[in-house]
Amino acid sequence: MLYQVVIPAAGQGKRMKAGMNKLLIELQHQPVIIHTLKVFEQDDDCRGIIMVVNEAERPLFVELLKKFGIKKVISIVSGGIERQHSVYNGLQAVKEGEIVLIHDGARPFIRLEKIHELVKEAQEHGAAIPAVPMKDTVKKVRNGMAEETVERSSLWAVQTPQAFRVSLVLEAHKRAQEEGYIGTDDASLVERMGKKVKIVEGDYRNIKLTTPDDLLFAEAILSLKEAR
Ligand SMILES: Nc1ccn([C@@H]2O[C@H](COP(=O)(O)OP(=O)(O)OP(=O)(O)O)[C@@H](O)[C@H]2O)c(=O)n1
Ligand SMILES: C[C@](O)(CO)[C@H](O)COP(=O)(O)O
Repeated sequence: MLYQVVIPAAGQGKRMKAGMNKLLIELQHQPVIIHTLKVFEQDDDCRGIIMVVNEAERPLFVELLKKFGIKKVISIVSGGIERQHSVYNGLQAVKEGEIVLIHDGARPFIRLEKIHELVKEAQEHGAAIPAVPMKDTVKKVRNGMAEETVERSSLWAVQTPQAFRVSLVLEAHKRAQEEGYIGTDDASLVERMGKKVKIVEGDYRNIKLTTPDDLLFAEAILSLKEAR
């Protein structure tokens, strides 16, 4: 099943404390964003990539696409203040088609098999997202004190790519925009419309590079891949 993918890459990377967009940090001589894009570039089922970037970084990203031979990018649109705004802008560039994936540029370790599983589940359910069972205990904290321990067995840590029927996610984003609702992921916008979202078991290695320690884990994952 063919799909298109929106890659939000217009963040500032504040938590990474690198003083630059963390997607431009090099891992094994390749920027993070190129690791991510190459997964979709090599997938015959990927009809096109829509990148969402900071206007100031557009020339830089265009240069990188050329340097690393990324040819499947069909559109580069401007990002917004929040991730959701960036995704919304990216969705406006999606061409006629049934399924669209929304995948953080900061998650370079997504595997093709998982992408295809998510596309298939989205075709059946309308929406499908990867998630992994929480390994730590989670508590609600108020004023630095533990307030409530959340029952862990039903808690999952959600990842991307999040896969949707195009019409469903467009409607969800439009409504959220009209109602001034900001969610931390795209599936939450679909859920708030009362639609079901299928959970697909994810991969603990599909990390989002967010803080400096994540780069250590990323280097280890790449070394393991190389050793194979
Ligand atoms: N306004 C924004 C915010 C985030 N993103 C993208 O959404 C993905 C997930 O966001 P996050 O990990 O939070 O990235 P940043 O917002 O850059 O990180 P921080 O919150 O630490 O600044 C990243 O690929 C990021 O580039 C985006 O396109 N537009
Ligand atoms: C979409 C996401 O990656 C799912 O876990 C996450 O919510 C993004 O959060 P961020 O703060 O925008 O990185």
